[in-house]
Amino acid sequence: MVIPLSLYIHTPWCVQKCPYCDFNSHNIKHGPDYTQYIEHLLCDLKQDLKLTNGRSIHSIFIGGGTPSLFSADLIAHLLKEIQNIIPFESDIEITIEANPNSVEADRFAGYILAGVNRISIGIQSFQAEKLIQLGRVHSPDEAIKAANLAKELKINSFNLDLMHGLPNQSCQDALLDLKRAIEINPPHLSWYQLTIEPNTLFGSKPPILPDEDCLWDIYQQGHQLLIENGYQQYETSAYAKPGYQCKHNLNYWHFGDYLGIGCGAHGKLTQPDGKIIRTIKTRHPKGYMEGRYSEKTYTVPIDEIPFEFFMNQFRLHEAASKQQFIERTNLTLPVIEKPIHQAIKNGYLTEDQDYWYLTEKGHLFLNSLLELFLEN
Ligand SMILES: C[S@@+](CC[C@H](N)C(=O)[O-])C[C@H]1O[C@@H](n2cnc3c(N)ncnc32)[C@H](O)[C@@H]1O
Ligand SMILES: C[S@@+](CC[C@H](N)C(=O)[O-])C[C@H]1O[C@@H](n2cnc3c(N)ncnc32)[C@H](O)[C@@H]1O
Ligand code: SF4
Repeated sequence: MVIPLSLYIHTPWCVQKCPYCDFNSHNIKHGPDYTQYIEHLLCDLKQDLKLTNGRSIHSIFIGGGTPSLFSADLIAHLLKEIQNIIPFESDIEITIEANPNSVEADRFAGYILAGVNRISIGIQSFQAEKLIQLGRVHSPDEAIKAANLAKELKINSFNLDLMHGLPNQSCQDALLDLKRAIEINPPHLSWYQLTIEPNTLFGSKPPILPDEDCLWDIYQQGHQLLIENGYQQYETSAYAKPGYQCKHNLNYWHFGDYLGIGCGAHGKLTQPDGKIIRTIKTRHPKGYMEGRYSEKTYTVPIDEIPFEFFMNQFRLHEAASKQQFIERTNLTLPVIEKPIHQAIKNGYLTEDQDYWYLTEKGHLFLNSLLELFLEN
């Protein structure tokens, strides 16, 4: 069985850093040279090619930062050159993340001509006051226009990113945001609960967030609303209409392989001898643009592989295939007999001949369950 190979491309710039965000992104005021960056991405890819062993690309995710700061011509050039370096599978999914500012939304049609077939728009909220608190540089009107534009362009799929549990947000406000998103009817909706990350402005000056009861009500009622409107939850924060799950994310969570190019991107590449190589690229654009792409490359120790497999797999709301464990880890089932037995005894898992099933208790005590694979 050939392990699917995805490609993640990181673009490290944004118009303005949002106070909650700890993604690797830098303010554009330092005047990035986008054209030069694309050439570095291509060199970076060529250097990783030896790790791919002749496989084609299953999905591409151009993430950020704000990839929609790049013109459609540059994205077209990037995708064309990538295809000259490595072949694409015929039904490849190509996603670009976009901010809803009008200038960037104007580029959507050009991205589609360039080969992009999935656009992921960072809406966050439809309420002006919330967008200001979140330091966003777009208005609710721009958010609605960008989402409707993606819909009119009739691409394979588009996604809206929405956040909930925002500072001073009531349950009613959060549900109103979700209803507005559902009205647009995107095939895919990512609905994230705001987390306060240590290395951010919110981390150093935490805003007042809704209490636990309110967060629980938002989640319960929002989840119900999504289900009633035909969305299926396939990961904690990922909802999709049937057939519209994101192939790129699924490949990560199924412990597939991926190349990671660009600042701070990471990759996972299984080699013919069964070794799993991880790559980490230089985080800062300065070092990266001087041609120092690689920060670290290492082989995942064999005794950490089961933990890594299950950490990804158990994010998904589906049974875990035993056959896939064997194929993706190059290990045998007896290697994990002890932790699996313990997990079943603790009520975290059930199993049949072909699959393991996470129980409700397993969901609640996911960290304890995963720790069992580290003790092995
Ligand atoms: C790389 S960012 C999105 C790209 C794009 N620059 C944007 O902001 O529209 C991916 C998504 O992660 C979510 N996100 C970022 N920081 C978060 C946080 N601290 N808590 C919850 N969700 C977060 C946001 O919904 C964001 O759209
Ligand atoms: C969480 S998803 C964004 C979801 C988005 N809302 C959507 O459905 O389009 C972003 C994808 O990019 C990948 N990714 C983000 N940062 C990365 C990095 N530094 N290196 C490699 N992959 C990364 C994630 O693992 C994931 O598959
Ligand atoms: S949320 Fe998006 S726009 Fe805001 S800093 Fe993070 S990557 Fe940039």
